[in-house]
Amino acid sequence: MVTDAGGTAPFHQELEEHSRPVWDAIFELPFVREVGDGTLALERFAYFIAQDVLYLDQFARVLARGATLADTPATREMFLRHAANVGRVEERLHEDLAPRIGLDVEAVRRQEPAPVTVAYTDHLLRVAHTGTLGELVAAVLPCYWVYARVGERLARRLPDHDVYRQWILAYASPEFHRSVDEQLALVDRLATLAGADERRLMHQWFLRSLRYEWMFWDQAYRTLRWPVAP
Ligand SMILES: Cc1ncc(CN)c(N)n1
Repeated sequence: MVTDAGGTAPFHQELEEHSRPVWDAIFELPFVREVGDGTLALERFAYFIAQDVLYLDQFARVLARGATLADTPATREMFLRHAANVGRVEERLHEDLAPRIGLDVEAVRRQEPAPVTVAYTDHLLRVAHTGTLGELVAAVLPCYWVYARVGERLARRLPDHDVYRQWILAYASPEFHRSVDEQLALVDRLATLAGADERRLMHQWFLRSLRYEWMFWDQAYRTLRWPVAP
C-alpha cells in the first residue's frame, strides 16, 4: 500500500483494497468481456443504454445535490461542471448511439426503470438527501471509477465494432479520467475531515454502489424485466 509522508494511505486506496473481489468480479462480467471483444448481443447493449438513460437522469440530480452540500467554492464548481457533463458528454453519447441500436430515447424516458436501476438510483438519492458530503462522494465514486477502469482496460484492444468502440473510447478519454481524478482527490480530502462513524458510512456506501455497478451490467446481460406485469 502506498502511503503519504505521514504514513497514511489515501482513503481511496483503502476503499479499493477492501473491495478488491468486487472489482475483479466486474472485470469478469460477461457483459464487460463481450463489449470488449465486440460479441455482445446488440439487444443486451440496447437494454443497457435504455437503463443508463434513466439512471443518468437521477445521477445528474445527485451531482446537483453535491453542489448544494459543497463545503468550498471549488467543490461547488466541480459538481456543477460534472452535472453539466452528464448532459454534454454521456447523454449526447446515448443520443448518438440510440438510432444505431434501435432505441428511441424519448420513449425510453416514458418507461418504468428496471429493478436494479430503481434500487441503485434510490440508494444514491437517499445518501445524497440524508448523508454528508463525504457520504455522497463515496456513493458516487464507483460511478466514475468503475467506468474509467473498464474503459481503460477495454481500450487496450479495441473491438472491431463501431458502437462498442465509441462507447469504450468515451470512458477511456482523458476528459473522463480527469473528472475521476477530481472525485478521488475529493474523497481523500473529505475522509481526512471525517470522524470514524462517517468514514465507516463512506466505506459502506462505496461498497454498495460498487455492487450495484456489477448488478447494473448483470441486469442488462439478462435483460431483466419486472416479474408479473399488471
Ligand atoms: C450505471 C452507470 N454507472 C456509471 C456511469 C458512468 N457515469 C454510467 N453511465 N452508468
